[in-house]
Amino acid sequence: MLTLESASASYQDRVALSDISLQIPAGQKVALIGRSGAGKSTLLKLLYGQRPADIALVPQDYGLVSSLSLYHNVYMGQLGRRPLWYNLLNLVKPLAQPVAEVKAVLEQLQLGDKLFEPVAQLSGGQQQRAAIARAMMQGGRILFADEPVSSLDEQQSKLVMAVLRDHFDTLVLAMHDIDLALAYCDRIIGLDGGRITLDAPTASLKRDDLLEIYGE
Ligand SMILES: Nc1ncnc2c1ncn2[C@@H]1O[C@H](COP(=O)(O)OP(=O)(O)OP(=O)(O)O)[C@@H](O)[C@H]1O
Repeated sequence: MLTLESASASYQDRVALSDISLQIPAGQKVALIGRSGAGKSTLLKLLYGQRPADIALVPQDYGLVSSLSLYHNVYMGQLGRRPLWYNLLNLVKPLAQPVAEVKAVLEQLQLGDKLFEPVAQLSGGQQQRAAIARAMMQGGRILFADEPVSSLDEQQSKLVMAVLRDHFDTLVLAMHDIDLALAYCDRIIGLDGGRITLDAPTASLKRDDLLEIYGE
């Protein structure tokens, strides 16, 4: 469903990815692992560029509008599914139906009590979950996320990974945490120096081997 064939990527004259051939079928939960600078974000962007209309994306910097409320930021996930007049009305006076929908998503992420707080007043971990909630509101079945739990503690990381696994059919996640990748994904792709150095089902992998090669 998502395919790359001998793909490469560069920034100016710096090669970030070389000779990447990859197929990701629908329904798979994939973790991209590798040390900082290995090429995870670049690979995520390359794959995302193939089907941006079908993929919900959580970028590393979240892409939130800090002056707007949590509600409005999360609602933005469904802007494209509503008519302009509805979006404008809802901006001025939040409407009952989308408020209930946004609240239900936020409650899954333990953020229901922050509904109308400005994003600028949320902690880093709360903002990260806000970006995830916005992606969940998009309504698609595919999520790409760049370090989706990097600002969360262990308990919340597990909660969010479980929510993502249930909510989306297909996941492609750039991850630093090898234990979470092993626990919640069914395929691990390892990157080193812009090349794929590992591509295997999670069940066939040993934690200690991964930590030695890809751990920070
Ligand atoms: N905007 C950019 N301009 C120039 N070089 C870049 C840019 N973004 C990334 N690179 C380079 O491309 C390579 C791969 O970067 P990338 O961000 O994909 O790695 P990563 O594995 O996601 O790292 P991290 O875990 O730190 O986010 C690195 O050598 C990086 O320095």
